[in-house]
Amino acid sequence: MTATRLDGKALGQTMRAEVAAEVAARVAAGKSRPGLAAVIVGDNPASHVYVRNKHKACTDAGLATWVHTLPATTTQAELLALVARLNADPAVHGILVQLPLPKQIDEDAVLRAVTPAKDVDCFHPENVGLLAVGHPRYYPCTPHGVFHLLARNGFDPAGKEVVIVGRSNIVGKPLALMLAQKRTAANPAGGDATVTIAHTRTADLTAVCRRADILVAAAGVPRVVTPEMVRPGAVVVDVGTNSMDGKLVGDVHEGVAAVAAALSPVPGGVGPMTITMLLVNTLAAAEHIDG
Ligand SMILES: NC(=O)C1=CN([C@@H]2O[C@H](COP(=O)(O)OP(=O)(O)OC[C@H]3O[C@@H](n4cnc5c(N)ncnc54)[C@H](OP(=O)(O)O)[C@@H]3O)[C@@H](O)[C@H]2O)C=CC1
Ligand SMILES: Nc1nc(=O)c2c([nH]1)NC[C@@H]1CN(c3ccc(C(=O)N[C@@H](CCC(=O)O)C(=O)O)cc3)C=[N+]21
Ligand SMILES: [Mg+2]
Repeated sequence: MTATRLDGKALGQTMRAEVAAEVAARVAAGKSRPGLAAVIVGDNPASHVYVRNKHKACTDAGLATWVHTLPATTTQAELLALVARLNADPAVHGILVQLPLPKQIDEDAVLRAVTPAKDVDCFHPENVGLLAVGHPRYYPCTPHGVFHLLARNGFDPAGKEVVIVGRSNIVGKPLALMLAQKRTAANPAGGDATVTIAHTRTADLTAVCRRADILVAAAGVPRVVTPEMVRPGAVVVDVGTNSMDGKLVGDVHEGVAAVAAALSPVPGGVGPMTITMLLVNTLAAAEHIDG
C-alpha cells in the first residue's frame, strides 16, 4: 500500500479562497476589513518564516495585517504595553504573539493579557475554558486544521479510535479535547471520537499507537512514529515541524507511507492548514467584535 496524501496545501488554498470571498463580500457591504496583528520577539529563524507566511496569506485573502518585530532584549513590560495597544486598536481584530518567547518573558502572563475576543490562537484560559465546555469562541488553529484535513478528505473521526502523541497546550491537549467532544451546532468541530493521549511517560507507545484508526503525531521528535507503531490501513497526521540538517521534517518515519491508508506530508500538510485556520478565526473575530 502507498498512503493517500492528505494535501494541506491544496485544502488550505481552497479554504483561503472561501475566506477571501467572505472578506470581499463583507467589505463590499460596508463592514470592517478583518485585521490581524502578529507580534514576534527576537530572532528565531523558524518564527520569522511562519510570521512571513501568515502575513502573505492574510494579504492574499484581503485581510489587513501588521507584523510587530521586537528585539530579543524586549522586557515583559514593553511587550505587555504593545499588547495593550493592540487590544485597544479598533482596526485589529486578531492578535497573535508568536511562541516561543525569550526567557525573560513570562509566556502565560502575555497570553493572558491578550483580550479574549482578539485571541485568534485560542490560547487565553477563558477561550480554552469555553472550548473545554463545548462552547468554543474560536478553535485553536492547529487542532482545527487537523480536524478539517481529516474531515474534508473523508476521514470523519466520529466513532473512531484516535491516538495523539503529545499533550502540549498548543497542539496535543486541545486537539484531544476537540476530537473527544460531542459534535453539536455550537461545537461543529467536535470529533465524537474515542481519544487516547500518549506522552513521554506512556508505558508502551507502540502498543497504544497500534490501537489507532487515526494516529496524530505531535511530539516534536523526528521519526518518533515508526512503521511498526501504525496499524495497516490507519490514517496518520503528522503535525511535527522539526528542523533537521537544515531541512523541515515531521515526526513520522517515511516508512509509514507503506503501511498507512493516508498520511499528511511535511511540508504541505498541517502547517498550511494552521495558517488557513488563523484567517478563518480573524474573520470570525471581526464578525464577533464589529458584527
Ligand atoms: N504544523 C503546525 O502548524 C504546528 C507544528 N508544531 C510542531 O508540532 C510539534 C509539537 O509541538 P508542541 O506541541 O508545541 O511541542 P511540545 O514540545 O510543547 O510538546 C511535545 C509533546 O510530545 C510529547 N513527546 C515528546 N517526545 C515524545 C516521545 N518520544 N514519545 C512520546 N511523547 C513524546 C511530550 O511529552 P511530555 O508532556 O511527557 O513531555 C509533549 O507532551 C513540533 O514539531 C512543533 O514544531 C507545533 C505547532 C503548530
Ligand atoms: N502564537 C503562536 N501561534 C502559532 O500558531 C504558532 C506559534 N505561536 N509558534 C510556532 C508554531 C508553529 N506554527 C506553524 C505554522 C505554520 C507552519 C507552516 O506553514 N509550515 C509549512 C512550511 C513552512 C516552511 O517552509 O518552513 C508546511 O508545513 O508546509 C508551520 C508551523 C505555528 N505556531
Ligand atoms: Mg519564556
